[in-house]
Amino acid sequence: MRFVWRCSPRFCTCSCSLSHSVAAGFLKRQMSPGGSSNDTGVGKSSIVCRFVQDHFDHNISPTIGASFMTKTVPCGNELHKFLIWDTAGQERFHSLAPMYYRGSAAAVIVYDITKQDSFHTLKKWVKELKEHGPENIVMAIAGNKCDLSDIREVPLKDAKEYAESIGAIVVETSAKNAINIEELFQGISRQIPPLDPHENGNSAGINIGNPTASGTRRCC
Ligand SMILES: Nc1nc2c(ncn2[C@@H]2O[C@H](COP(=O)(O)OP(=O)(O)OP(=O)(O)O)[C@@H](O)[C@H]2O)c(=O)[nH]1
Repeated sequence: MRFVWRCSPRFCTCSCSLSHSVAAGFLKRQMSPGGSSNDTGVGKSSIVCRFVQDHFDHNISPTIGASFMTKTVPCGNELHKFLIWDTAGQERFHSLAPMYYRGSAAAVIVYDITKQDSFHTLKKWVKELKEHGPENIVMAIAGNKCDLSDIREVPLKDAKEYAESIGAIVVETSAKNAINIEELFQGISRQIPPLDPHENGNSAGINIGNPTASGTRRCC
């Protein structure tokens, strides 16, 4: 299960329309989570929902196919726009995942700290990303539901060791209690190199004075 994001000319147009002002830099990113059978219910949509809307829904529905949301956040002197694909965890949607991670700048691979199986599945996703994903994709591992640490099955130490072995960011999150969600995205943001302005067709930035959050489709 994962989120990915990428630079996309399609989004240059949207982003340019946000601003006529001049500021420092401006990154455009698109991101998507993916999944397989042990991905379902780990909290991918809830993480996106918490990040974009600062909202948590106990009765959130399983994702069908994928949903897309955006959020723009200040980062130093820049505004970073996250374009987020939240893909379904159900096995029947697995084959759609490459559509979302190809050309993406980063992926967030989510497991549930209370389910050892979901940690095994995470490793399969990492393997797939390494074999078929973009060469320099930034990978972040999110051990979600850390509010349930009393019934944890995956020790943080295991996640840290694994993340270190593959050069990924790792953080334990709770979409429910808003723990480490911002930190997760900030960590990813720091690891993605700035876009070449010629690459995205937009040399102007966005005024940092008015960051916005928007969802193109509600996740909850
Ligand atoms: N306790 C706790 N429950 C959570 C957390 N995040 C999500 N949940 C719950 O876990 C269930 C599944 O959450 P989703 O966000 O739909 O999981 P998902 O990985 O997107 O699932 P799919 O769309 O099927 O792939 C829901 O009942 C959420 O309320 C969390 O941080 N803590």
